[in-house]
Amino acid sequence: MLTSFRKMHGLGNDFVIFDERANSLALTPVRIAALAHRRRGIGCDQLVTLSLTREADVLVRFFNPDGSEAGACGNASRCVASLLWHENGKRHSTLQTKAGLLSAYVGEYGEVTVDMGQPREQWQDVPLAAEHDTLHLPLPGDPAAVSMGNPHATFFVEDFSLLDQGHSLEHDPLFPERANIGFARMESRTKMRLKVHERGTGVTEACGSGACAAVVNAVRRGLAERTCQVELDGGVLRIEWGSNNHVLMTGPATVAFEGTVDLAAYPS
Ligand SMILES: N[C@H](CCC[C@H](N)C(=O)O)C(=O)O
Repeated sequence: MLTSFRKMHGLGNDFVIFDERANSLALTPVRIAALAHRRRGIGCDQLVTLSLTREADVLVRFFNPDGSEAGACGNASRCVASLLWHENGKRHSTLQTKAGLLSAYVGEYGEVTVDMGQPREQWQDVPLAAEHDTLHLPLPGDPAAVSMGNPHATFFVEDFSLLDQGHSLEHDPLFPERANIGFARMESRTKMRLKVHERGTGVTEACGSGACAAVVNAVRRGLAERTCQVELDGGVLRIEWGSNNHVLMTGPATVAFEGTVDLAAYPS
């Protein structure tokens, strides 16, 4: 029996989206990892499921290729909001995620703004393994840390030579839930170049929650204004940390293709 899915991406950060609103697919971490595999499966940076909920227009869950579940995924949130707009013609939608209730809006030219909620700046909320000032972590390179519903550490750098340290930094004992590792070069107070080694995934072409975290950390460090352009390998996001403490992320959402898959062909 074949199951349909959608392949979408946000600036090259790509997703396989399964719609479980009609029926549950009971996807196990093993099957998720197999489906996400670039050669043996469909291939994606994250696998996303949609479910019915009374709390919002849709319940969204995000899974990394290693099978781990993430509380937030900015690029996928934009894709889901765009998918709902194409479905029902409503530009405004609400997404229930592990990180909380997000609201999204599809603009005149199809660009999507997601309110990613408030950053969590306390060490317990990132989380860190012990009490530390999240503005200056006790790691070489002096990163800052914050959670956007998923853990992020941001290194402010002049070049990206540290990128190959991403895997070991992701697994540093300071991060009990691991962490997404961002490397940010400030081009000005309103423009940043960012590369991210994503938790459970590796280096991606873009990371939406990572862009939010990097701007929040840059503002906290006095390096940036509250509205910043973030240039990633896959393209540009607009991030605004508003006076209401909410972080707005604006960028594209692209449908790649729709397909079907025989789930029984994948280990569970
Ligand atoms: N790997 C991340 C989830 C995906 C984040 C990224 N794709 C985004 O757009 O925010 C984590 O484990 O927290």
